[in-house]
Amino acid sequence: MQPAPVPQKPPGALPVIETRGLTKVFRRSTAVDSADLLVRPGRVYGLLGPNGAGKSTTLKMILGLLPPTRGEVRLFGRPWDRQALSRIGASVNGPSFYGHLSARRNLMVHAHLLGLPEEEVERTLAAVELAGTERKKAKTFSTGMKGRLALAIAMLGNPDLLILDEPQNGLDPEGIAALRAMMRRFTDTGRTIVLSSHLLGEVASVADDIGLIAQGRLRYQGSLAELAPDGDLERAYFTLAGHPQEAGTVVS
Ligand SMILES: Nc1ncnc2c1ncn2[C@@H]1O[C@H](COP(=O)(O)OP(=O)(O)OP(=O)(O)O)[C@@H](O)[C@H]1O
Repeated sequence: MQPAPVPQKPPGALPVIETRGLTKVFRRSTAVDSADLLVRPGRVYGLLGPNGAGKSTTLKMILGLLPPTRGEVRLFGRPWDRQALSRIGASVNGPSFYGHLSARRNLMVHAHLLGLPEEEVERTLAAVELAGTERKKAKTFSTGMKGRLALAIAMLGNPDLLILDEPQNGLDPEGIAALRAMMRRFTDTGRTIVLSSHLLGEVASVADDIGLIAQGRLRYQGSLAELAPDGDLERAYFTLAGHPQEAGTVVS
């Protein structure tokens, strides 16, 4: 794949996430190797890569859940700081909630901690189609319902950035379609989503930009249109993920 000209950043549009040389070494194994990610505002950024490629580790470092071994994370145009996290909703460690509480009660706990009004809970419950599940405890939810609850918790308070690690996991086709629609509504208002996923068709239908990681290294970063001009994301994926030496276009 030929390197393409480096796109210029539009004036005034500071990157939402920018990492420079981001690296994570676990004992002697390098999980993420010098990743320079660039996530632009108002875009859906799909992070792709095989199992163990380093996607979750990257997302966790961006969220401050794991300290980088080396490198830098910038959020909303500034060096990483905890305050920026109040502008981010995330679901990266699998669904995490109080099993003995209903979806509404779970959201109330989070809303209370964030100082949000009760209406925000109702709005979010409706957005993920969990309204009317008041009698069920979260621990008895199906996998898909747990996924919706995790999404609802991430969406509470209208964050500027959503970071979702494999959000389609366990969702039925209706749930996946609803998630797709929700993501479109979310970015229509200028907000940004980063999602990791193994569902290439889903990523192709929602992502504007792609970051493809294999063996800890960013193989491609840029627009989906440029990566797969013929719409065949699977072919582009295997070309890059299957041949680690082949460098893709890296946007900086
Ligand atoms: N806490 C940890 N301690 C040691 N090694 C880890 C730890 N977390 C992740 N790793 C390793 O880092 C590498 C990257 O893992 P990571 O979970 O980031 O991959 P992934 O791309 O998210 O994979 P998947 O698609 O399977 O979720 C893997 O080799 C994994 O075993």
